[in-house]
Amino acid sequence: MTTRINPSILAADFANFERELGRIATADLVHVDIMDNHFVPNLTFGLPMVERLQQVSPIPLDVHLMIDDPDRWAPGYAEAGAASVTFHAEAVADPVGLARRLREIGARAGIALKPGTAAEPYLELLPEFDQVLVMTVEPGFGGQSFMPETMPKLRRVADAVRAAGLDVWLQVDGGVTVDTIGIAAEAGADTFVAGSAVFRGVPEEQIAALRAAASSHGHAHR
Ligand SMILES: O=C(CO)[C@@H](O)[C@H](O)COP(=O)(O)O
Ligand SMILES: [Fe+2]
Repeated sequence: MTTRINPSILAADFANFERELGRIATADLVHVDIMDNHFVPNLTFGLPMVERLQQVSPIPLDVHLMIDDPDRWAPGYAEAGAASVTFHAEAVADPVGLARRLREIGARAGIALKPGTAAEPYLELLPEFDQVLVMTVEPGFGGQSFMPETMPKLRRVADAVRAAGLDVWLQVDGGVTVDTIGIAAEAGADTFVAGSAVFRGVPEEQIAALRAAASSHGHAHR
């Protein structure tokens, strides 16, 4: 199984993003949380910041849009060169249409599900996506506790991906630490977002520890 560790720069030093990106060069992608203070009650940054991060980052960008009206904004992030652009299922009327636009531009298309959002309506759409993000906290803030009650949903998505023979990455985001990452790996996740857990310590060491903890619990079938 491939394990991807995507540190979230939400937990980095906002005054030193270029330096912080250098500290996570051993990670797979850098997770960039875009919040608009409408879809979630918090505000981060937008497209101009991502365009600049794209220019200086040693690793590809994994953009997580926690915004209303992703139809309007998501393609711009793909055009900026983000490797993946993930929008929330709860915020979009035509997820397939938006995913196709993102793929046409050349980005991986992702769909995110809040903890209370069922996966079932989206399972038949899986071929349209490159990744599914199962939120393991309520979106909006870093530093929250992992919600194990989201694992049955992750397992159902993993089963559907496997049954359809698809190469769809399964991502978890929120409260991922060396103590919780194994639970998500065992339930079928292969891509792990971690903010506080990476930046609270020495990022390179934390990334290695998370990778090792995930790999030792990984799903046997994947
Ligand atoms: O999308 C979000 C929060 O809404 C995340 O990407 C957080 O940035 C994860 O932070 P930690 O829970 O790992 O501290
Ligand atoms: Fe995120």
